[in-house]
Amino acid sequence: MNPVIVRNIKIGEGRPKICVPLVGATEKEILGQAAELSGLPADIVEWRADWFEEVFDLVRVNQVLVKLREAAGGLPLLFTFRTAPEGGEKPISGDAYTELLIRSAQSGLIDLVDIEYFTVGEDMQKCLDAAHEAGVKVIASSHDFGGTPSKEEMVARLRTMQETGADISKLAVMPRSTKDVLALLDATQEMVSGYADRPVITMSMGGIGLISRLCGEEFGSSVTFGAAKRVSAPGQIPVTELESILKTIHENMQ
Ligand SMILES: O=C1C[C@@](O)(C(=O)O)C[C@@H](O)[C@@H]1O
Repeated sequence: MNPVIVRNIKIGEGRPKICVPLVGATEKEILGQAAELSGLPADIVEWRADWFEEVFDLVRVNQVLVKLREAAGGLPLLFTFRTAPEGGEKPISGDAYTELLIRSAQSGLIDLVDIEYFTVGEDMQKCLDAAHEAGVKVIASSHDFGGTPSKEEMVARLRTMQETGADISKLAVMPRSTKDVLALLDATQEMVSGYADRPVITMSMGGIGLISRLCGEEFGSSVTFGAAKRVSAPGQIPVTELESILKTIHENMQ
């Protein structure tokens, strides 16, 4: 397993890294949330740009990115547009999605970009190449808000995303029962012990899946998302509580 290192944060080694999403609709809200980060135990900042009401104006996106880069200080900045079919705030055309991701990667302002594997389709290689040429790491992602696929399907998705050449593969699924949560943890464990040569991120969402956001160090998920004030997905808990639990697990696993 080769960790991915961004701005001194080693993803894939030690305790899972905490990623805090910014989910404002306006520049003011986004920057307000970013300003609160300094007191929080965040390792990575995610800008969920699909919440931004001006996200289809690429000039405005760049202007916000300039300010966010400054507000994030030394923390790695992850750019994400979560599309509506995968649980995000807005639908977007395929071409606009590809252009937004490539332009953001080429801005020189971000460290990581989230690329939805099933949304980007044939443009995956183009996006990957553009990101890598710009020195940006890629998280290939897949989200199932409707349910939890079989363990075999989840492992297959994670393997396919890794095989595209993405630096990290991420899978978020919605459980209907505790068995679904076990299936996600089992898939994660199998992927990490059998196939992964780079970091994997998984989560089972909602209250039933909360446990999966805490036990990544044991089962193999390298990043967990925690809320500053507002959650970006069901099941996230406040980031300070998250850090305390991760720390307890980390210290007692040794
Ligand atoms: O993909 C993810 C994971 C997530 O959906 C979660 O369940 O924590 C939260 C999103 O902000 C992020 O982009």
